[in-house]
Amino acid sequence: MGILTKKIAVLAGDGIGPEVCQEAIKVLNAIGDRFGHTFTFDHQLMGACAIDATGDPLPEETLQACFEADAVLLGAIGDPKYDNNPAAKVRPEQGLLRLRKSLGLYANIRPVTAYEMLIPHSPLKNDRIAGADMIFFRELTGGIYFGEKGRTEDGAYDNCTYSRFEISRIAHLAFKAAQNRRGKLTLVDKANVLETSRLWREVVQELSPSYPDVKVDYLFVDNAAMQLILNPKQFDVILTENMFGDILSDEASVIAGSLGLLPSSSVGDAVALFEPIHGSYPQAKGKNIANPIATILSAAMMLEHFGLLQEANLVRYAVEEALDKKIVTQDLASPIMSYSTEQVGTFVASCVMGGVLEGLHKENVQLGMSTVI
Ligand SMILES: NC(=O)C1=CN([C@@H]2O[C@H](COP(=O)(O)OP(=O)(O)OC[C@H]3O[C@@H](n4cnc5c(N)ncnc54)[C@H](O)[C@@H]3O)[C@@H](O)[C@H]2O)C=CC1
Ligand SMILES: CC(C)CC(=O)C(=O)O
Ligand SMILES: [Mg+2]
Repeated sequence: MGILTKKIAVLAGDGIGPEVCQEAIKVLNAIGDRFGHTFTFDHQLMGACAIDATGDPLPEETLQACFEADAVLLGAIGDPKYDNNPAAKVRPEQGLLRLRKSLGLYANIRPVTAYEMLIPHSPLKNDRIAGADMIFFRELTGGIYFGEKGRTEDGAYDNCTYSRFEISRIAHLAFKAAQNRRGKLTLVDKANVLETSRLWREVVQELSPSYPDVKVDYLFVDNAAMQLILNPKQFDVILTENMFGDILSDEASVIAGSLGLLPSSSVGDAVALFEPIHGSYPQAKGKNIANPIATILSAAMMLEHFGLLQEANLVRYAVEEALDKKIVTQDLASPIMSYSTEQVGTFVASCVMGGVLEGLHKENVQLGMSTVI
């Protein structure tokens, strides 16, 4: 891959979003300096900050900037003034959902790894999580988050619908990912109760013979929530619908060590988007304490998406170095032994600049498993 010029739309959003995005941009600039690539950043409003400025959580200008970009980097959106006001008609999250739908981002890919150096600090039994390494394929533009919703005289409803097409297009991606990994796909659903889940099972069963090298198993979501903690090593690729994937991947972050560690990519019809799996963590806003690693690793997924594999692995290697040397925020260390958001980002960027002391081609970077599909 030669020298690239890429335009990145940055939707930093609310809460800690701007702080973690700033550190990911620092790291992308370090990659640019080291390898000669040019990354330009087009900052746009989305979420509560966009409502404050324009009345709309996803202004037209923001959406247009995303369509014109080579990739989108998203921080997080959300603000307690909406979380605590169920009557609010305009909400930050509507912007995020509309963005996902408008960009056709139907597959949200969330890798989860138990990092060796963090295992001793885990609240989970160390031998249960050592070696755990899975990847979620979460459907992102259908299901209950997008169904018709409303109030009745004395109640409320949220409809959940899925089409065969919506299920099969992400199922194909998940099967292909399983072929490039350990050859196992687990469909998580609630097919004992939900008609949509029975359709998911039917479609996956129909596709399965086309992927004879992939072993498929099926788990009900309640059991899956328990199995994730009991025996996470059984999972390779987890395919699931929108809401189940949202919930289970936050749960799985405990295996990694913190919600502040898990990155994601969202892919589909148009431009791809990269964001940490966490939200706007409003309690930490402006305190310089949030973990920027999830966003930095999302930037690594973006580099991989651009075909810059060596660059992506260098970022992951630099993150490993930070974890190894305990240059970590307070979610991973006691407050007196911890570093700030900015210090962690600066350390990772400096490791990138130094080619992590020129060990550029280190094999088997633990965080470096390919997520390209
Ligand atoms: N993609 C997005 O933009 C998302 C937005 N949200 C929104 O975020 C707001 C807050 O929601 P919560 O349920 O509190 O979820 P959250 O993910 O913001 O935070 C939950 C907890 O996870 C930990 N955490 C999250 N990010 C962290 C980081 N970078 N470093 C260290 N610890 C971290 C903190 O202990 C925090 O209290 C809400 O308005 C919600 O709607 C929630 C999830 C995703
Ligand atoms: C705020 C939600 C719409 C999104 C969410 O929780 C997520 O994508 O993880
Ligand atoms: Mg979530």
